[in-house]
Amino acid sequence: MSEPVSDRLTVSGLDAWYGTAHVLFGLDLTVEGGRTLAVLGRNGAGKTTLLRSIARGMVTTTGEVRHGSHRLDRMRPDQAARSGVQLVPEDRRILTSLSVEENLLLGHRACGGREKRSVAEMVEMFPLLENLLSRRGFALSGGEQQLVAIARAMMASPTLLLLDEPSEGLAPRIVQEVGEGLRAIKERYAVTVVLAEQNVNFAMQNVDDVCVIDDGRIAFQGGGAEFQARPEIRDRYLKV
Ligand SMILES: Nc1ncnc2c1ncn2[C@@H]1O[C@H](COP(=O)(O)OP(=O)(O)OP(=O)(O)O)[C@@H](O)[C@H]1O
Repeated sequence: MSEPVSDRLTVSGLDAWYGTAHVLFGLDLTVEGGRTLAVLGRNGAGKTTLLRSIARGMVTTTGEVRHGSHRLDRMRPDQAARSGVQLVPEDRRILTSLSVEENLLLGHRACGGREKRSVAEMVEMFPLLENLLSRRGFALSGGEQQLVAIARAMMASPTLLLLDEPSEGLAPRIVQEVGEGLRAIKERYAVTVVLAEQNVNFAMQNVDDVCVIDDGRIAFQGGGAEFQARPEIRDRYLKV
């Protein structure tokens, strides 16, 4: 059974810098609560930086980032995490000396006051985890690491889940498992998802809305069907 719909994410006039390098320019973006948005764009377009700007990590920003009643742009990364924001970074950050189960339980540290999710719930969503629970992080494949990283983020009962290139470098079977897990998450939990992707086909199977970033600016924002109906957007901003 689904939980009630979660809060809207609104980004207004967002600029971002790494030191003196200005990489995002005046981004305005809305994701309605409970929807899934794909952020598409070429290498270096600014997808990761947008996710970091929302989760408050590693980048300096101006402008507003609101999630429900929370002003994320005024928070430190740990505060944003406790408020319900979870970022699964491209490098996944699995702790190699801990078992999969121990990695998953680390997710509880960011629960804030929300209900803790169980390892058993994660296994229901990602069945491949069942036989991996006692395995150490160093013995996981890239795909297995991705499943553990998403499940660990879900252990914190996030209301906003940010995924950075979840299908990158994965075998087709694992890409399928990631997609199925995402759909199970959306059916079961009230969570808004923002997914940065280069794999347009994977994105289109798993999202409601699309935003295309080009050189740090939003080039397109709309529904998945509208994006699919306008191949010129793909040709102009996504082809290499
Ligand atoms: N730590 C950093 N310090 C300085 N510049 C950075 C840093 N991280 C990213 N950049 C620059 O910021 C711009 C946006 O990078 P970002 O990683 O957000 O793009 P991306 O769309 O996620 O690309 P990719 O698909 O290659 O990950 C690029 O020009 C990149 O070189």
